Amino acid sequence: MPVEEFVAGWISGALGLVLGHPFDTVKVRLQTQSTYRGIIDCMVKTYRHESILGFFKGMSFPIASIAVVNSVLFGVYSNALLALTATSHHERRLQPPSYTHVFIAGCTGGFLQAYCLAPFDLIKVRLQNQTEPRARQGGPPPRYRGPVHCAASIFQEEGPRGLFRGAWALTLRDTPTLGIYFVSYEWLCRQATPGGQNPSSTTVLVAGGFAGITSWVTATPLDVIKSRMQMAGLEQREYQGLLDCMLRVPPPPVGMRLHRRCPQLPRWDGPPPTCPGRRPSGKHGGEISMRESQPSCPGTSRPGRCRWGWEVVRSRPRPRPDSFVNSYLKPWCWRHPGHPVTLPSTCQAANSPLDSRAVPSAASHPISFPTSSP
Ligand SMILES: CN(C)C(=N)NCCC[C@H](N)C(=O)O
Repeated sequence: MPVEEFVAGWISGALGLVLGHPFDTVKVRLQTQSTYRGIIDCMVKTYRHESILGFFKGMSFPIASIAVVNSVLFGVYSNALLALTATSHHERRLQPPSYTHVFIAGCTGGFLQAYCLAPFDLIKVRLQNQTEPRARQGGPPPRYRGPVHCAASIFQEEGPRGLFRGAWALTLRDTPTLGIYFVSYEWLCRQATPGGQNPSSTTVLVAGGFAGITSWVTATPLDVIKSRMQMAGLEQREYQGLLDCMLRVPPPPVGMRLHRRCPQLPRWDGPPPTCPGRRPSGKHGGEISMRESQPSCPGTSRPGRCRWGWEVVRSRPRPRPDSFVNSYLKPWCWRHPGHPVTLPSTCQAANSPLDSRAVPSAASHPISFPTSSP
């Protein structure tokens, strides 16, 4: 590939990224956090708490890597097509390849680019999920200080394989869907272009756009799984694999919404749990996920897999941020939200993506709860 094509691909890819990244951030947050009621709510909250910069978190690594990732994709696609059809790029105008060959070449390109993309995508997703404002005086610093610190922390805490967390889901997402992308693109170009001619710029633009839509519609279910698996290492929530992640019931939404939906849930109006050093509530109140060693959930056949959560629900008028005043805690069972909850006397905190540093490290700081519900 000539240098000019590489640079042109880099610049156009980077431009596309800058325009699309804010939407990507909203998408990633909605896929992995249960704090938001929808797209608009996520946009408003992100803007209010983090300003416009919140939408651009995690963008630098994708910009730096887009040229390499795209040249792997398009380079492998082109070479695979050459191997399958024995026709060069120029000859293909007169002898168009079959859609089967286009699909196989696209899948091959998608498969290999997914492996190059995996570590960059993981870092992007982790940074996009940091909801702390960048410059907040007195507030706790975010978990990761930037992409390099994020990569180094993952490497240290989760090992080199940690950098490829979610890579299988990403590969399964991109292999068939990039095949679909190239087939849709070819089909649209051929419909709009007389035989033997090159497609016009408008055709390329429109066909690229529609091929992108088609491929993303099919890619989205696995994209959700991929993002959740990528966040799992941070949340200390382990999935047993892709299927486990697909079948796991997502945590219910926090705050008033859940209570409105499940008013039969027992409410905790007692004093907040105590944790050495810090109040276990973040700036917005919200959810504190707790794990017990022996959770007891009536009607659960596999009690070990049942997770308990504690929800801080704010009553009106809104209390000061970081305050438990006028709030109450409500226990809920992630898997069985309708079941009565037996209050544990001691729980261990599991960091939640919403408020990952609200509770200091689980192992070192057990949290004590009062034992009876009022
Ligand atoms: C249709 N599909 C699945 C793709 N186009 N895949 C490649 C996308 C890579 C991009 N940086 C992203 O993950 O958003």
